[in-house]
Amino acid sequence: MSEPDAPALDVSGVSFAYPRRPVLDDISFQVPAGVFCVLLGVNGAGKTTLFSLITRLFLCRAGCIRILGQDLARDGHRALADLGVVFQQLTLDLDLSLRQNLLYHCALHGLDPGTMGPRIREALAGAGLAERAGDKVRQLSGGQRRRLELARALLHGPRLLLADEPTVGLDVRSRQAIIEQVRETCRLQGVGVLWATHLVDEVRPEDSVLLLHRGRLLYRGTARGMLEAAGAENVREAFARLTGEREAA
Ligand SMILES: Nc1ncnc2c1ncn2[C@@H]1O[C@H](COP(=O)(O)OP(=O)(O)OP(=O)(O)O)[C@@H](O)[C@H]1O
Repeated sequence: MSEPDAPALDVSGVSFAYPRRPVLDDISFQVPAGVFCVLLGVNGAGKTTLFSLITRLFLCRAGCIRILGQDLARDGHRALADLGVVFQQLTLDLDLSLRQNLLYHCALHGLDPGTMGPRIREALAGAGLAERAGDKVRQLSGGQRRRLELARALLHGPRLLLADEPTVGLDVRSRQAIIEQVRETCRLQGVGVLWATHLVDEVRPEDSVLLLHRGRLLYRGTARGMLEAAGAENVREAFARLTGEREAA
């Protein structure tokens, strides 16, 4: 059973290696309910590998991952029921309508599609796509597709949302609209969010930040605290000082 007072996500002592390539080194952090946590790292830092462990695409052999107190290794099925995910690559069916894509997701989660009409309408309205319910996903813009994916990821009422660079390739306005949509969900519904990005302008001072670099967590705390720790004026400068690299984007 999930523990209501447990953090949405608890990662403890997790390490991982591909054959002959260590990628994650003793990673520990928590994402409490209702907290927007940015996983900040450049290409190759290990963000997607960490997500693959949390979603159980890969088995976690070193360390422990808990979702709402449920151990992924022992109680994976129930733990994953509390999880919503937006992967880096689009996973919508382009030839189905928006509504059909959402109905399919409900069926995968064991929800009765017959009773899901109101929730689907609400989700589409929240994503600003109410008028497009019957259109094929192929007819949507990149930003609209991403908003639909986020709405779908939240449809079954997860307590933890993982988003792996969901704004890549979008213009600034679409990016801001999507982040706002997620921040609001986090605030209003108490969902814990782990948001992977390499874009420093997606970080706000009040956010929780995990700075992942070459498989190691170099910083864990508030964005404000990261600036103080690095003696930096902004996140870009803090990133550069803490990693020794010139730049995240
Ligand atoms: N299937 C794989 N086999 C071997 N090495 C891999 C595999 N997938 C990723 N890697 C390596 O693991 C490291 C971390 O990759 P990962 O994709 O987790 O990073 P990332 O932070 O998500 O990067 P990006 O922002 O580019 O997606 C990289 O050095 C990458 O080359």
